Amino acid sequence: EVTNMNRDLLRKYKEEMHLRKKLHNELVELKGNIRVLCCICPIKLEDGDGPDACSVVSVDPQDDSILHMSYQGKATMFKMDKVFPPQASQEEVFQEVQPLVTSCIDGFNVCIFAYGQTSSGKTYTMQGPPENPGINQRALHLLFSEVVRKVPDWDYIIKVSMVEIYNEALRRDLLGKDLHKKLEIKLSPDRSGRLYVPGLTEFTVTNVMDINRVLHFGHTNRTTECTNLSEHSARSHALLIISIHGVNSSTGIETCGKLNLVDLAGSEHVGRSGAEGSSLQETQCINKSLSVLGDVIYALRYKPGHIPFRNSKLTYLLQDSLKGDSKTLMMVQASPMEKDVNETVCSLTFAQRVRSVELGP
Ligand SMILES: Nc1ncnc2c1ncn2[C@@H]1O[C@H](COP(=O)(O)OP(=O)(O)OP(=O)(O)O)[C@@H](O)[C@H]1O
Repeated sequence: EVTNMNRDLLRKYKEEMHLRKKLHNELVELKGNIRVLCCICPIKLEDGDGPDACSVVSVDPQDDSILHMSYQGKATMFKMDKVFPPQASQEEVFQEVQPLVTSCIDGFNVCIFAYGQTSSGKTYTMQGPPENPGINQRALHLLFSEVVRKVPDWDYIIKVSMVEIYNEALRRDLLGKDLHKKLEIKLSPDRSGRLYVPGLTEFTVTNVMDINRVLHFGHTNRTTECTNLSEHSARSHALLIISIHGVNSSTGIETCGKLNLVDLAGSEHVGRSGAEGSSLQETQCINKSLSVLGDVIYALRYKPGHIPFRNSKLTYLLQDSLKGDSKTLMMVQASPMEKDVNETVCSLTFAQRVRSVELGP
């Protein structure tokens, strides 16, 4: 009698979970599974006049999804999902991102990209200074506290990897003992069709202290061997990959979600071949991977028959987190400076192209 009742409850529970995911997908479809946010970075002291310098971009005072800009003497506007002014706090930015982060606990795959030219604040937004951390640390803390709240009904394992992509190759295993071990993307032997990177170090986070330790370790490794960190970070993509595996202790139901946090290479290399100080190969690789990212996001909506995931290492590695009911968020970084105006227009145009995808044909 009891087992029959249990079986019945389990069936009902499974149906409920299924319905929940289905409704969620419909909601995501309605809202669009691609969101584009824009952060305007503050004017830096070293850029001249300091805080009094004139900013060429601003948020519309009535509508915080509109960015105004003066470009070649003309007033231009761009529409995003939300635009943050330079004085927005890391906390405010994170609030917009939070629902996507927690959806990974329910088994969704999510990608958050920071896009923009060098020095536009990508690393600030993703990693942030230790005293004022960005999305990476806040996301891990949030995931951890949510997961702890679900004990004892659910049992979760959170694993973290950090890796760089440089010149179309997976380069440094930032949590590994050997930074330079050769890494490749392989098809999983379990026939699931999933991709994985054999040998990439995965660190299991079991408490809050682990989070800070693992991020600190990865960030320190990122800066080692770089004679000039900003040059290095301008040329490589940095990925923080968080996987969350959950098991319901009474039903045995499993969920598997992934959160990919990506600090992209500086976009100023796009369309400027032979940029000073960078080799042609580097420039071409950055060019290619950023444009392929745009193409993939576009194709996911308009040409679902053929998605060019394989055209770059970045999209190939992330394909499971870009397709299907995955969710993507693009954080576009905009410089307020007159001297950067051409690059800023390029970044915002890229963002707008990506965003228009959500509206559908
Ligand atoms: N919102 C912000 N508030 C305060 N400082 C900021 C903000 N955004 C960026 N900065 C500062 O601007 C500088 C450049 O930012 P950051 O290094 O994040 O740029 P980046 O786009 O990651 O550049 P790169 O491509 O070279 O890595 C840093 O000193 C950073 O602290």
